[in-house]
Formats: sequence, C-alpha cells, structure tokens
Amino acid sequence: MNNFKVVSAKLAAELDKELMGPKVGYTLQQLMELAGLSVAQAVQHSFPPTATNSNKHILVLAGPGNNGGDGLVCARHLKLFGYNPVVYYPKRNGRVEFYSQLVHQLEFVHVPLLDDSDWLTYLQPDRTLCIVDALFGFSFKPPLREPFTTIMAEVARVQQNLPVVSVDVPSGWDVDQGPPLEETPASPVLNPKVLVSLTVPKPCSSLLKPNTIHYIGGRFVPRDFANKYGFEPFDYQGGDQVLRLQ
Ligand SMILES: NC(=O)C1=CN([C@@H]2O[C@H](COP(=O)(O)OP(=O)(O)OC[C@H]3O[C@@H](n4cnc5c(N)ncnc54)[C@H](O)[C@@H]3O)[C@@H](O)[C@H]2O)[C@H](O)CC1
Ligand SMILES: [K+]
Repeated sequence: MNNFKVVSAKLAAELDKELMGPKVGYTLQQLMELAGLSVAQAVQHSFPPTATNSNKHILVLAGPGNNGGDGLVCARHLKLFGYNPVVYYPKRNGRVEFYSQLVHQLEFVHVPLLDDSDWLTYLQPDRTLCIVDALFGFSFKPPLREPFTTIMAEVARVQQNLPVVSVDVPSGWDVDQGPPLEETPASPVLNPKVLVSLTVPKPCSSLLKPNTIHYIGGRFVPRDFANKYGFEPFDYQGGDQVLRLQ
C-alpha cells in the first residue's frame, strides 16, 4: 500500500484549472515546460547517460492533447541533456500555436520527427533505450481510437524488452480505476517500467505492478494549495524536479 495521497481525475482537472485560473495565473506553457523537464529528469535518473545509453535512441510517443505536449517538451530537454531522442507525433494539434512552436523547437535542437512507418523501426531494444509514453493523461476516455489502438498494441508487444516510461498516467488506463480489465486487440494494456506522476499521483498509480519505479514531478504548488486538494507537498530535494516515491 502506498503511503501518499492520490487525487481523482475530476479533482486533478479542477486543480489544473485553478492553477491556470485568474487567481494563480500559471500559463499552460509554463506548467508543460516544468512537467516535460520533470519527465526528462526521471528518464535521466532511471537510465543514466552512460556511453551505451546515450548512443541509443529514446522514442517519445506524443498524443493529441497536453500529455503529448509534455512529451514534446521532454524530448527537447533529453536532447539538451545529451540523449538521442526521436519523436512520433501522429495527430498534431494544429489549433494551438504553441504546439507548432514546440515542434519548431524540436527541429531547432535537431530532434527527428518520425513518420508513420519510420517509428516502427525504433521498437528494438538494441536501437532504443526506452519509450516515453506521452500518448494520454488524465483526459483519456475509452474506447481507444485509431491510430492509437495500433500504436499502443505495438508498444504493448515490445514492453517486456523495451521499458516504457509513462507520463502522468499509463496510457489507456482509467485514471481512477486503473488498467482495462481485459486485454483485447481493441484495448492493449501498457505496464510501464517507470511512471512519472505530475503534481500528485492519480488513483490508478496504486495498481502499478510491484516493481514499477514511481516518480512524482511537476513541482509547482505550495503547501496550502496542496492541502486544499487533500495532499501534502512532496519532499523534493534541493533543485530536483522529481522525487522517487517507489
Ligand atoms: N498540472 C498538471 O499536472 C499538468 C498536466 N499536464 C498534462 O496534461 C495532461 C492532460 O491533458 P489533456 O489535454 O486534458 O488530456 P490528454 O492529453 O490526457 O488527452 C486528451 C486528448 O486525447 C484525445 N482522446 C481522449 N480519449 C481518446 C481515445 N479513447 N482515443 C483517442 N483519442 C482520445 C482527446 O480527444 C484529446 O485530444 C495531464 O495528464 C498531464 O500530462 C499539462 O502539461 C499541464 C500541467
Ligand atoms: K501517458
């Protein structure tokens, strides 16, 4: 049993809304930048940048919403940390300008954006160090739709040999209830090696497999705000953007 508090999907969405409301005034870009930086740090802690690790690729899978945005930011930081990330971002958000800016920034730091067939060639442990699962976070609603059913099935197929690092919520899991009850071709089940919860763990994190590494990141709330949402601040050390919980 975990000894930290969790926050339901509904409360997590409310918390996010308040952080970006008129009283607090964070912008989504600010939160996403810190979230993506946290995930990059969690990857760095989990897969230290040895010569072998840094030569391999990190496959970042970015979904259509803000979880995907966290992935785009994470990829940029990983590159600046000396890793070799590649990004597959199949359903780009064309409505919000800063998503195009995040893509431009990836081009600026020379992170390749993969096409629909290219990305499959990275699903090999001798080529790729880990997969960053930034497909869906706390707004995922089943049933899964294409192209994500196929993408998740491919990831589920290789996950025993190629570790998955999930951002905020393992994609495809119900934020409150956990993984789909039954694994079918329409609902592949991801079992990440590493989960990076953002701001506060969601209830599904209590259903992680016992050997999963669990980090908290997204270090942006003070004690009184945390308490208002029913949790205690985490004991981050110094300037660290992540804290290992399990
Ligand atoms: N305060 C924080 O902790 C922060 C968290 N951030 C990250 O934002 C996500 C939540 O982002 P949101 O845009 O609300 O939703 P998602 O990315 O989870 O997904 C929405 C996206 O997905 C599509 N979709 C939903 N269900 C399906 C489905 N069954 N099949 C296919 N597509 C689906 C939907 O249409 C949308 O396009 C949170 O988890 C954090 O990772 C922020 O970075 C800010 C700070
Ligand atoms: K995810």
